[in-house]
Amino acid sequence: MIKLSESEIQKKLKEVDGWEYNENALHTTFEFNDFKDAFSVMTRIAFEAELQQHHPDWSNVYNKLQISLSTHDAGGITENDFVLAKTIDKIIEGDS
Ligand SMILES: C[C@H](O)[C@H](O)[C@H]1CNC2=NC(N)=NC(=O)C2=N1
Repeated sequence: MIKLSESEIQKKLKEVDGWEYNENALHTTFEFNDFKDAFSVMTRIAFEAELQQHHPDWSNVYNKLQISLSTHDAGGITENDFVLAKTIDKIIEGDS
């Protein structure tokens, strides 16, 4: 996978609501009602990440979930990160 250029990233950012780009990664945070809801969404994201063979860097504290996406092998952001970001948004939308 080829690392996207700065201008390609800025263009594609418009396709994903609520995601920010800094320090060579895409970032977002979600807040749920409780830990069970957060972990349930994380489980669903985990299965999709396995299918895509592309995995999030994330941390969870109780009902909060912080996610960063980057392609470690490429040392930056690739198309794969935007595909996973859109998948995550779909999972969250379907849940609310
Ligand atoms: C062999 C395997 O496909 C690679 O190690 C994948 C796994 N998941 C990955 N996930 C992410 N975020 N970046 C990678 O470079 C990456 N590489």
